[in-house]
Amino acid sequence: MMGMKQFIHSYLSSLTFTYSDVLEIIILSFVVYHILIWIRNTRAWTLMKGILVMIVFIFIATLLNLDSILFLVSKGINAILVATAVIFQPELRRALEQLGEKKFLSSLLPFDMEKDAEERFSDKTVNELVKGSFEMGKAKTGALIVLEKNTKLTEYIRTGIELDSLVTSQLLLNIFEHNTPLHDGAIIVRGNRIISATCYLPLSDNMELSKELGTRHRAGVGISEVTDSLTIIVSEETGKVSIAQKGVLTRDVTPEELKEQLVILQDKNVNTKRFKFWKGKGKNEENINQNKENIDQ
Ligand SMILES: Nc1ncnc2c1ncn2[C@@H]1O[C@H](COP(=O)(O)OP(=O)(O)OP(=O)(O)O)[C@@H](O)[C@H]1O
Repeated sequence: MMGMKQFIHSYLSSLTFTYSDVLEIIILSFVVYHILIWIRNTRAWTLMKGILVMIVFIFIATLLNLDSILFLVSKGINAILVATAVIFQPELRRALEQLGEKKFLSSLLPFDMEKDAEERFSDKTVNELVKGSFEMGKAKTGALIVLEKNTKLTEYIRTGIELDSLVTSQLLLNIFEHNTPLHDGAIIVRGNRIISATCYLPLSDNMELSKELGTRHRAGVGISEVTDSLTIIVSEETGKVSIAQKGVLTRDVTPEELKEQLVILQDKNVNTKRFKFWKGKGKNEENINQNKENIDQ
């Protein structure tokens, strides 16, 4: 017991911590934390569970000296790594895009002086989107509305018909009206304007999505897996309104819940935090309070 204590004492006293060690620990903790969050929020979570099963299997094989199996595993590991990179190419691409995003960098730098533009879209657009979505729901008109965030949706915009119109509930109802030229596919909204209609979106292959959901919902989830956009999906069959964000589908939301998500997407909070420090209570803060009141009503 004494020997053990001495060993621990001499080991600890031989450890010398420098500033660079502390810095390394902080950076590595940050990186590992973000990798874990990324795994949790993507299909990589399912892969992770598969890898854990494989690790347990390899451990058992090692204990039982199953040499042939261990030989095959050691030879196949490179192929598995390459296959993983290919399978998770969209998620890896998205993760790298996020690294370069303005918002990610500014979250690391608390005193980012960069002047951001005004909110992403106006309160009027929020209200029109909510009104339009639920009116379409009532009329059982199917709709797919993608709201662009930081990742540009240019490659999906190109698949559709170019528009440049202010978002209004009447226009939404008109576009998605059955048997009209623009009703098929998705519309893409940038700021306060609808910039493209009849866009083709990537379909999600998430096995956990309910089997009763068709391609409209899969397309809505698909685009949210590979970009940071938010999709509003109105079901033609049930009239229910759903939201897809970061690959997660929230079904059958209420107007208040949709509005809450859109207010978050407006991004007023970020601006307020950044400027409040030296500008005091600004216009944005008043807008947030007004929005909260609107939601409460
Ligand atoms: N990849 C895609 N990109 C954009 N829109 C799509 C795509 N796939 C399907 N859609 C749209 O979804 C419509 C078909 O919806 P479908 O009935 O299969 O979906 P659903 O999820 O069951 O929705 P609903 O509840 O409205 O029936 C198509 O007419 C088209 O407008």
